Order: sequence, then structure tokens, then C-alpha cells
Amino acid sequence: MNYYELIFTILEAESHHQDLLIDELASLGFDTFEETDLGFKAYIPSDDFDKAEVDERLGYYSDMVSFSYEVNLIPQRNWNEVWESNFKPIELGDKIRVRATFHEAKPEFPYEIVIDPKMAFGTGHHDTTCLMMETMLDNRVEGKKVLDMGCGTGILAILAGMLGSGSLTAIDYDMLCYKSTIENAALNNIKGVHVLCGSKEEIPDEEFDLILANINRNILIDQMDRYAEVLKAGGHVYFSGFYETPDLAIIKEEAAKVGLSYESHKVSANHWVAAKFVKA
Ligand SMILES: C[S@@+](CC[C@H](N)C(=O)[O-])C[C@H]1O[C@@H](n2cnc3c(N)ncnc32)[C@H](O)[C@@H]1O
Repeated sequence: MNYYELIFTILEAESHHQDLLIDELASLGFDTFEETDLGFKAYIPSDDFDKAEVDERLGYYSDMVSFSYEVNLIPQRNWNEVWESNFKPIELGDKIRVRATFHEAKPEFPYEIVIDPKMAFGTGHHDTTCLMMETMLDNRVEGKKVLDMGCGTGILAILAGMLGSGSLTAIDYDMLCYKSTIENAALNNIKGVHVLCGSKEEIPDEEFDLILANINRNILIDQMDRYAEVLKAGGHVYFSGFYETPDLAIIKEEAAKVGLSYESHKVSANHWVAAKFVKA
């Protein structure tokens, strides 16, 4: 299959915003991304490329980030090689290691997560995934009934399973992520994960002790009332996928409206946040 390659150049000072563009492109069907010195490259099967749609969707970010891109049509290539050259294992302290199937195992890490990267978000290379995993390590997950909303590769649900969670439900509206979570849960021997493809309406009418939601500010705000509905009194929700300024204050305000009280947060060097809330 032929692919289109889009080569993005991003103003250096704004390069921390490139994840927003990558998320948007992923939702349009771009399935592989490579970092470059000047920005990144994005790839999409030639039949799925619609330049007008790309311009319309990325236009939304033009006030935030200055970028340009050029388009090349490229012949079939070996995508496994691309992934192998891009995906380096991630180590969080001496506890968590995220690696791909093709990396050597390091059993000295108590939580070694194996991800078949494919194209779903959540290889641990994004600040928000790391912040969520750190928040999970710092708190008690053992025995808790967990909902992972926007599960991507399933990385957070898998870590929850490794930390001894009770039942696990993982939801993503992207079919690729849904399949990827099923595959990666099996790869890590995490049994009984209830994986669903869909959005807010798929959240089952059950009570959860812990909700993990690393999506983005607007979707979190949109789904927050439902999270509050299905969270047990005293249960926690960890939110990520937004920046410290101005997003955290907005998230706190919206959370308070549905009875979720802010407890604490962590910030990455690139100003991404993971925040912990409790239902009174
Ligand atoms: C930032 S990624 C997080 C992936 C993974 N949980 C992690 O922490 O690395 C956000 C995920 O949310 C999914 N998503 C976005 N909007 C959604 C929605 N409205 N309902 C369900 N999933 C959604 C995306 O497909 C993507 O996999």
C-alpha cells in the first residue's frame, strides 16, 4: 500500500504543542509518526488522505503553534522497521519499564509492561501517560474496581492489573485502540479486562473505585458528569491530557460542579498535568 508522508516543521519554542497536532492527525487516520530535528513526520495510507480535512482540523491550532508541512507520496515501506527505530523502552524510576515486544526483557523492574506499539496512543513516551503511571504508583490501586477511559494501547489498565486492581474496564472510541488494548492485555497476561469500543455512553451502570482518564480538557469536561455518576463515594479519578495553565483551573471548576474535589496534581517539564480528584 502506498502512503502519504507529511513532513511538519514546527517553531522550536512551540514544539511542546506538537503532541496536539499528532493527536489530531491520529484521529484522522494517520497511523505512524516519527520525530525529526525540526518537528515530525506523519504517515497515512494514500486512500485515507484528505488534505482539506487535515487543513481544517489543524487550522484550529494555528493560534497556538506555528507550523508548516509538505506532502510526499511514498511507496510501500517496512513499518516494523520504522517502529523499531522509533520506539525506545521507557523507564520510570526503578519500578516501571515500558518496552516493545522486540526489546529485551529486564525482569528487575517489578512492573514491566510490554506494548505492541502498532498505532494506538500510549507507549509511555508521552508526558501524560508517565504522569498517570506515577500517580498510580503513588496511590493505592490494589483491590480497586477501575475504569480506564480513553485507554489507547491499554497501558494504564495493564499497569492497574499489575498493581493488583480488582475488576478492570477499558474504553476507547477508536477501534484500533480497542483492539490494541485487548492484544496488549493478553501480551501482559492481564486477564478479564472488559474492553469496550465507544465513548461516554459505553460507561457501564456500575460503581467504580478509581477512574483513569487521560484524554483532553474538552472531552474530560464533557464526560465528567458521567464519571461522577459511576464513581463510588470516596472514590478517586485521575485526569490527564491537559496543561497546568490555563486548563487545571478550568478542570477544577468543572469537577467541583459535579461533586469532585481536587486533591493534588503532578506537572511534567512540558507543563502537562495529572490531577487527582475525590468524590465526597
Ligand atoms: C491521550 S490518549 C491516552 C491513552 C492512554 N490511556 C495513555 O494514558 O497513554 C487518549 C485516548 O483517548 C481516546 N479518546 C479520545 N476521545 C475519546 C472519547 N470521546 N471517548 C473515548 N475515548 C476517547 C483516544 O482514542 C486515545 O486513545
